[in-house]
Amino acid sequence: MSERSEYPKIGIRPIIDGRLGGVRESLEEVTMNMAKNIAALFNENLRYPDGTAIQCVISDTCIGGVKEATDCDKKFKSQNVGVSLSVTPCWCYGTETMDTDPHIPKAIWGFNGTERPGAVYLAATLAAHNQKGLPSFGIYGHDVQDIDDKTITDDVKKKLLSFARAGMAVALMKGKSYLAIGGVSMGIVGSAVEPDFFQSYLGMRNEFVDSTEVFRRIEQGIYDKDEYDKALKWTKKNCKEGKDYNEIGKQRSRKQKDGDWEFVVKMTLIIRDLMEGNPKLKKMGFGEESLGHNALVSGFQGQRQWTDFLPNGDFSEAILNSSFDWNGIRMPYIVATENDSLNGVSMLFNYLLTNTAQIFADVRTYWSPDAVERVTGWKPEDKASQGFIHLINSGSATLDGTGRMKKNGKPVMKPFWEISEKEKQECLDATTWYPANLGYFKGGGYSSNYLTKGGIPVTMCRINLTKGLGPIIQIAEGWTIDLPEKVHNTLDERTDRTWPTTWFVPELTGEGAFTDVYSVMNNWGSNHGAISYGHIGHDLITLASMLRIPVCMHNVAPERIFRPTAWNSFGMDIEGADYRACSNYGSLY
Ligand SMILES: C[C@H](O)[C@@H](O)[C@@H](O)C(=O)CO
Ligand SMILES: [Mn+2]
Repeated sequence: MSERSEYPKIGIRPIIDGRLGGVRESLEEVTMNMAKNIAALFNENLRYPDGTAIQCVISDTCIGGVKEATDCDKKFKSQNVGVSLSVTPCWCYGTETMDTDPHIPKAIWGFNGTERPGAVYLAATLAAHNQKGLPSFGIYGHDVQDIDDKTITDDVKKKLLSFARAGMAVALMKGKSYLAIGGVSMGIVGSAVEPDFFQSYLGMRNEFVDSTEVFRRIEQGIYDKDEYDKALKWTKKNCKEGKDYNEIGKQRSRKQKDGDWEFVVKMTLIIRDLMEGNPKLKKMGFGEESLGHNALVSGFQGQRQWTDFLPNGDFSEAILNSSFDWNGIRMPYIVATENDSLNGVSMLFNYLLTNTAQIFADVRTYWSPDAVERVTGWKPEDKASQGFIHLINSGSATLDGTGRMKKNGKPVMKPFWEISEKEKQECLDATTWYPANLGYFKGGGYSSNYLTKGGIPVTMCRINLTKGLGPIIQIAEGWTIDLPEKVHNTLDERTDRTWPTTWFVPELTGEGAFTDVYSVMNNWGSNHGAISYGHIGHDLITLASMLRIPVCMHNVAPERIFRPTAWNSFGMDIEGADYRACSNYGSLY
């Protein structure tokens, strides 16, 4: 991930009435203070993926006209500003002061104070943005404040932070790569990577590496040997091997299994190096390999060909997606299994909005209450009473997903900088590494298995591509649940008992795709979903609107939805308006 100095910043533009001789002078301090207060708010509440505080750049002067606006634009460009927020307590001149950069997310906060008409500037300049095809978010506080009131009220704060989180996600993706290692896995269309989607909608690059590169580096020792020794030792100590459920006559020998551990640890180092490079490789004489592929997210083919003769990628995918490894607690790497790039991007959206590690899962089975009772004799109750969905996939489910981290006594997933050594260890101890199912993974290897604790608020999302329409996103907020142990075992052993399971119940609205749990499953647009900690559907909707990706399914209450004001131009049915607006503006890049 970028060094702190490379991270994009949030630019703050204090806008002022340019009339000297009294008006402007009386407003200089209060206007610049608004900008400084917001910079402090962002600095205190928002973090980059590496855990450092979000950086803001404020215009050198208040902006009263086009000269100061363009001076500010030059400063922002020189400081890698990727998000722009204009603020004002007063009337100013919209088209002379507005931010006209078409590629960075923008918002305007018009202070709701009547001494000077900040709200009038807000409306006038939003009209300019709409008329000029530069959609912008509008922030207007509910209750009138006095002009010297520095308080950023809760309603304004919520919108400012949601805008900044989503805007920063857009900025962090720009120019980074999706690295595909291998090709299409088992005919999964998400792993037939579509470069135009990445380029036009996300401003990202696509890097393609044949999986033989991983094999070459293993064979030729192109990895940090000291780190490998440390990693293998750590793995043997912390990654307990489980029972071999393969047929007795087909099981791999102890020697082969030990060889598999060595192999998959090397794979992990190499996949990480392929993503972000490793200066140690340069010292070893591997200059090109030390550079990496500038990848913010990657996908490993995960099944077939490679796994038909070599140890599988599950260990690498699971450990890289977790917030810890032999080097300690650290930023997770977003790695999609089965090279499902659309699920990789879905994981990336979740990650950039929350800084928490992600669960990649098949949306595998809807269990109706009747089916559960027929199969197990148990009648689902409480949150499970309307049925539940089995989320399970080998590989890229973060070990953070075991639910062993706690906040206020409740199971959560956390940004890495909040995770304790004890929580890390409990996640590792809650995970069993079973010898891979040789029916699926003929080449051996290991699969992580755990059961996510119930009671965690989660959001599952998924990007799909529809021909003629383009990308769409679907979002389901909900909860993980616990099942009685016997019930879990019966249902889990019917399918892949050596893989990680999360039992999921979406929040229902009683309408459309959220009429009941069955409908959520029945309307899900792919075999995969990306599951994040927290109910973040509203931030995903804000992010999707910045990228002009329409939302085809969600269960977020209307009052939580925050999109550019231009969306209001497209009609009162806000979901249809979203489609019309996204189609009107087209992709961001
Ligand atoms: C059975 C296949 O090998 C599994 O991996 C399958 O459940 C998938 O994950 C397909 O997305
Ligand atoms: Mn899958």
